Amino acid sequence: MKDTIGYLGPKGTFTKIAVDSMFNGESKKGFSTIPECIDAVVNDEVTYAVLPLENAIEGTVNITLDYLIQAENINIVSEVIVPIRQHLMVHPDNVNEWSKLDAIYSHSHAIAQCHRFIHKDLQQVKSHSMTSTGAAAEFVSKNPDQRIGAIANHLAAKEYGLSIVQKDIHDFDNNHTRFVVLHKAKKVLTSKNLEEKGRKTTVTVTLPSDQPGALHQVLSAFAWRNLNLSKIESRPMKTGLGNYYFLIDIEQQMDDVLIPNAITEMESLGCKVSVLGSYPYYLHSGNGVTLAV
Ligand SMILES: O=C(O)C(=O)Cc1ccccc1
Repeated sequence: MKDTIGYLGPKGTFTKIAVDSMFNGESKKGFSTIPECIDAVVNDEVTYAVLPLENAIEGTVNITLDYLIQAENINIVSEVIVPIRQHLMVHPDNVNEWSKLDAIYSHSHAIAQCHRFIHKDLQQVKSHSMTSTGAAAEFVSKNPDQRIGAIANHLAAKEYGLSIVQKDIHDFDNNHTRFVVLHKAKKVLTSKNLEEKGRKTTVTVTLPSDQPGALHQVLSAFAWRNLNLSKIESRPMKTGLGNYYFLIDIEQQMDDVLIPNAITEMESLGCKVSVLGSYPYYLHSGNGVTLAV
């Protein structure tokens, strides 16, 4: 049976750009929220789900991480990093009104990536959070009678017939987002389209409670094996203040010795460790302008 790819939709989202760079002929299905998309993989409605995990300016997309941790038997099987360019767009009827907008709509991460621009050029304009930048663009296209704009990418402008009135409004140039490909089976999904940049293994570690130096010992399990870490982040376990787990990215694929032994060492310290995936990562080659759809 043909694979189906679920993604944070509708069409015109950055996630759709990630999907199109990774997959070719498969059927693609947009979901309005990240939890719905993760549920779709859990319930076998789709084979893979592609979701944003981390942005270079705004940090982790918490909802993806939190649902991924809670969903059982869902693995990261691949990752694509996409350059992010944010534009301000309005309905063509409102092009001359763009500096007098009443409100702007976008995904909360996109709004956060454009804070300086909004503060400087759109002071007093209300920002409204939507489920995605694509959903915001669609909403603006359906409400030409309102003086509103969307922050989204150039494909969303094309998809929903909007006019870009301010280009590249993100605050920092080096704006990238990591999109993960999720799947039920533990496997490695390689891309036919993109050049592999390396391999990563992502683990979560829960420390034993009230043990001084536990995090130090966890880090030394990696350090003395010369395992390079590219991310370590603490997230609340949602069981009470002060209870955290750590998400750790190791810059190499799962092997037979080093990572398994580091895990055994952490477990012997009383930590709970689970492997979210060991997978290749890719860099989307385009600069956000030329993309196959
Ligand atoms: O809303 C979108 O287009 C998404 O795919 C989520 C997102 C939002 C902002 C930056 C990167 C991804």
